[in-house]
Amino acid sequence: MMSIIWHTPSIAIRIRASLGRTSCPGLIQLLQCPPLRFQSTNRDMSTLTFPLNDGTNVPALAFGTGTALYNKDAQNAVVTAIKTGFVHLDGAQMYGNEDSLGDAIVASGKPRESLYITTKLNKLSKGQTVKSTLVESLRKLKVDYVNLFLIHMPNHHEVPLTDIWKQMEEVQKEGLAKSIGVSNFRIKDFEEILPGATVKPVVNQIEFHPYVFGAAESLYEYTEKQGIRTESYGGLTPIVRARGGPLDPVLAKITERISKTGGKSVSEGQVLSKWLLQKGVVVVTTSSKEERIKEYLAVPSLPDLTAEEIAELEAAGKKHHKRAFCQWLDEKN
Ligand SMILES: NC(=O)C1=CN([C@@H]2O[C@H](COP(=O)(O)OP(=O)(O)OC[C@H]3O[C@@H](n4cnc5c(N)ncnc54)[C@H](O)[C@@H]3O)[C@@H](O)[C@H]2O)C=CC1
Ligand SMILES: O=CCc1c[nH]c2ccccc12
Repeated sequence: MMSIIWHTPSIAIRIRASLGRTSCPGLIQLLQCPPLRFQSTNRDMSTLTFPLNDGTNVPALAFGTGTALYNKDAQNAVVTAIKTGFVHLDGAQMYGNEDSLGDAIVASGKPRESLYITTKLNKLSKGQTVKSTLVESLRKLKVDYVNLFLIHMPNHHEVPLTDIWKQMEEVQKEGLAKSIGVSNFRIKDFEEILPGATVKPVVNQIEFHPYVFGAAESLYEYTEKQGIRTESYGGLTPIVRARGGPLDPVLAKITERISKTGGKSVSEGQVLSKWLLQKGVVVVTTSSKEERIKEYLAVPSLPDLTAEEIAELEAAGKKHHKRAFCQWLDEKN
């Protein structure tokens, strides 16, 4: 049974939680009362979900089909991920493999409603519509709706961002996407779309780990205040792309403490992912190895990091900056 401890419990959050899925996202947004951060003591790894500002829930662990699977056939890796327990699949038009993601969905034999499928809008050229690209994605994915549709990047379109967001709202209204959100948005990108928006983005998917925390904290706080949840990618960067930094000894110490507390060995990657979950951040990660996939799925059931450990991780992360993707997110807002 999951127990959620809100940092600032509010009636609005409780009303929203009790409403669950609704066909009236506008009502839910009126009730939205940030912050979204919470700690979870969930022991059932497969069902940890976070609420979104439109009344839906997002599975907190997602299996990604970009990076290692970029422009590659993702079917085997995704089937393994689904069979091992992932329900949230993160795709994108840009990854060039939506077709094989769709093949995996079919091959898994899982009912559509048991899966949470995200895809992302690629560069929109003049003459294209959001709907036409999404319809093409749905054809490749072999589903008739996605759970979450994101604008992948704010800054590579030939159509104004405000027009794109309006079109995102329309595809949601038509039921082609249950929820709509964004990725790689800065505060200034939100300031461009929010004044004319009828529907708020539910998430901003960004690179998020301790080595970008100094740069990303204000964006994280801003979106949290807006009721927009952060999804992380590149969360394992400190151990896979930036070894030898100030985080290494802190991670080693926390990993040892959690291994002792829980009575079984945990990895540094699991500790990094646990930090993300405790900040209310959805973790988007990937691997084609079953052992690693199991390791990811076990993160919700690990003992929590203490407040002191979280502070130590963040302080060490702020001593070094490493961004692997989307450098515009380092611009001052
Ligand atoms: N919205 C966006 O612009 C972006 C979204 N993404 C999404 O996020 C997903 C995950 O992104 P990543 O950066 O790959 O995630 P990540 O930072 O979690 O790294 C995953 C990689 O780390 C490796 N790994 C895991 N544990 C390891 C260990 N102990 N030692 C060595 N290697 C280890 C895995 O094999 C895998 O290749 C992508 O597939 C994509 O779906 C990724 C980049 C940009
Ligand atoms: O979604 C990820 C987009 C992205 C940005 N840079 C790279 C490099 C390699 C794979 C994907 C991406």
